[in-house]
Order: sequence, then structure tokens, then C-alpha cells
Amino acid sequence: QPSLQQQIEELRKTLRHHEYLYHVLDTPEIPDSEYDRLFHQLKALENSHPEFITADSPTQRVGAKPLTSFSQIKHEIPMLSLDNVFNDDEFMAFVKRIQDRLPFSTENLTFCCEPKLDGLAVSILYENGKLVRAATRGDGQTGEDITANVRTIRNIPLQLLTDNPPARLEVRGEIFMPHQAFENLNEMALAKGEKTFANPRNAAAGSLRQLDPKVTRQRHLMLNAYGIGIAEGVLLPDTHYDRLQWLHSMGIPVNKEIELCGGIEQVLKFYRNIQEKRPHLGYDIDGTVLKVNDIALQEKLGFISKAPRWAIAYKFPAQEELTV
Ligand SMILES: Cc1ccc2cc(C(N)=O)cc(O)c2n1
Repeated sequence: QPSLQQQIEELRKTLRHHEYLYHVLDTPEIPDSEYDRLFHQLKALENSHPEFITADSPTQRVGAKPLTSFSQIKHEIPMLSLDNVFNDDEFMAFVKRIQDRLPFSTENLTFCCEPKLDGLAVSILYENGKLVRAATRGDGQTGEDITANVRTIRNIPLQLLTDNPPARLEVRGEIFMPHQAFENLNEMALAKGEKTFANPRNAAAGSLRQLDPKVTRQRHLMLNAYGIGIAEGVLLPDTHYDRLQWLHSMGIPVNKEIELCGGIEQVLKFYRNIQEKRPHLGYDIDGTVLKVNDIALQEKLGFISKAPRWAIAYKFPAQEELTV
């Protein structure tokens, strides 16, 4: 007969596994009713033995009580924004500037290409695999502490799914509100005579800046990771794409449209392909993000005053207000 603590730990492990399957892989193996049964079993055990409750338990997603204000967080590594291009020629000029700065002829530079989600950039810090802090990008140097709100977002793991987590790992990503959640939110707001949001990005921003996590929890936000900031006690893969796959393997959600493109033609093909898919992705994007895949090259290229030399956002032409 396993001890009470073993039963609790076993239930937590099972629930984390099913959260990962459902929220990150989109491949649930049990019906929601079974997940709820396990969740309530854990909740009951923890309620009858509160001394065993830990902050990283799946039951601890919603913060205790609302905050009265947000504290500030200084980013140890600045969160920079991206330079933009708006047509093929400008993109090709971007690539040429890169090639002029790299010694060898880089005819076929490999780019890691992804849709540019239209949400809010955040920083999420894991220490020894446990989510300890989350912050908005803010002005790039200082952001707001939104840890309690981020903990309520279902596809963000409270604990990394790995047996040997890095001492410190800062995940950077975009938090967004899918179209379905946005429509439901505005429908309910209308029904209650409350104000509606103009677009999913504003709705996500408003939902993250809630002082009461119980409100944030109802907003069905999602994260897609796009990079790594602080990384201590771990040897990172040496390409951007492999780093994203590594995050994904530990339970961090990554956008499934991301792919590697060798050379300008393939990148432009990716851009047009995402533009075609845009109307039915189920969430707002405002372009693509194209990054030199090789980390050593990224480091060689460095940053211009405010943005990396090694990455560019190739935006879509401005569209009349998105009718979601
Ligand atoms: C470096 C950087 C900065 C902002 C970003 C923003 C997005 C985005 N909005 O999806 C994706 C990225 O790969 C980004 N990468």
C-alpha cells in the first residue's frame, strides 16, 4: 500500500503527463472526465493533508488572492524587439546585409521560420524545473511581474517534464488568445453589458494585466515559446530549431508551423504559405519571423542598437480590422 505522499506524487505525475498530452501534443489519451476524476482525487488528498501541498502541484494553478498591484522585474537579458521588412526586396536586402558580415559565402543560409503571433511577449523563469517567475516584456529592460496570472495558463507547465532540469531556464514566448476564446469572451461581455475587446491581442493584454488570477484563468490564453533567455546548468543545442524542439520535449508549447528553410527561395515560399494559411490558423498573426538558425552565426551577427541583426519580422500588408 503506497504511502500517502507516494499516492500524491503519483497522481501529480499522471496529471502532468496528461496535461502535456492534451495541451502541448494535442493528443489526449484519456477523456476530460477521467482527468477531472484524478484532479479531484489529488485535490481531496491535499485538502486532507495540506502539509503535503507544493506550489508546483497541478492543483496550485490559480493564485490564492488577488494582487493590489504588479511589481516590476528587471530582465537580466534584455528582451529586444524585431526589425521589420514589408516586401521581398527588403527581405533580400536583410539577407545581403547578413552575408556581407559573414566571412564565407553563405549562399544557402538556413533560416528557422515561424508565424509571428500577435500577442504579448513574456519571460517565464524555471528554477530546477519549477516555474518561479513570469514577466511581461515591458520596455525590453523592465517588465511587470505576472507570475500568478501566467500560472493559470493551462498549456504552460508548472514543472518541466525532465528528470534533470537546468538550474535556471528562461523561456521567452508569445501569450495569445485564440479566436474561439476571443469570440466567447466578447459574447459573454456583451451579454453582461460589459465592455468588449477590439481584438485578441488587446484581450490577451487585458487578461494578463488582471490583478485577480481567477479572472485570467477564465480567459483561455495560450503560450507559444519562441526562444531562450537565461540558461544555466545546461548545454543548449547549437541551432535555434533544435532549441525549440528541446523546449517542446520538456513540455513547453511551440508553434507547430515552425520549419527550417534553406535559402531565400524556400523562406519566401514559407512566407506565402503562412499568408495563405492565415485566415484559418485560429489565432491572429501579423507576419512571419525568420531567424538565422545557427546560434554561432547569430552570435557573430549580434544586435543593432535595438534589434538582432540575425532576425527579421517579415510582416503582411496591413489588413482592414481583422474580422475574427
Ligand atoms: C527574438 C524575438 C523577439 C520577438 C519575437 C516575437 C515572436 C512572435 N510574436 O511570434 C516570435 C519570435 O521568434 C520572436 N523572436
